[in-house]
Amino acid sequence: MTKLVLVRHGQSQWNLENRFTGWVDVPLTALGVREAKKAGKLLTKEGVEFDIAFTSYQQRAIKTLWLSLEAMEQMYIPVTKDWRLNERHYGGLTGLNKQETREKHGDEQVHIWRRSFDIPPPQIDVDSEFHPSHEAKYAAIDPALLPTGESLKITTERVLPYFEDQIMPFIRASANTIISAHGNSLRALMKRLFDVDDADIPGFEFPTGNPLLIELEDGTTNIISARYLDKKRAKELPPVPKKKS
Ligand SMILES: O=C(O)[C@H](O)COP(=O)(O)O
Repeated sequence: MTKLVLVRHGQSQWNLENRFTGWVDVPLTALGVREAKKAGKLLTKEGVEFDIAFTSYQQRAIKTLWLSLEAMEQMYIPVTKDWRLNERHYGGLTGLNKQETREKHGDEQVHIWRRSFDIPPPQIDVDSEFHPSHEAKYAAIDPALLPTGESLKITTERVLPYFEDQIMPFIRASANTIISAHGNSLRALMKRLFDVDDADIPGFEFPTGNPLLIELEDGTTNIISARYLDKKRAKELPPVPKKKS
């Protein structure tokens, strides 16, 4: 049996301030730090020994991974960071307060921007301080690939090829794997692993800093079991799909 853990970063400063965050590199709050450490303690209780870790280019996910691995005394494992595990890019909404945006554009429009599968937010202006081309860490990436406002569908189209090419070879080789990422990049992975329809996937929420432990049949992505380790803060999971073969 192979173990795959998906963990959303602990609470970030802009989760706390209720602002559209996306690619902005905000830090964890004190609560977020506690959630990340607790994630590590919960994983220790389960006795999971990881072989490899993956995370995004964003400090809230990186630090959540570090703090969890530290709590597990497993900081020695290889960690790969890749921008394709970043949060969905929130385009022109980046930095805005979610409640104020509802008051300005209406609940329905904001719900469409946040929870439709394929409707992207307005694109971010190149002059915005939040445009990814202004960040040194993205300088080596082909500018044509850098997102400027993504729907969940577009996010899925960058996360899943990365998952198949770079992560699946390890899972196929039965490596216990932890992926520390973001609400929407993890939704993309949940969609693939649980085989969730386009219309249903936006309805699933990842709680912050709460590891989702998925047990897989060796060499496959057939799910044997899946559960959040912090039961009190667990959210609903999609049904486990039938085994493929
Ligand atoms: O980027 C953000 O603002 C959050 O991490 C996820 O936002 P959402 O809950 O609106 O998808």
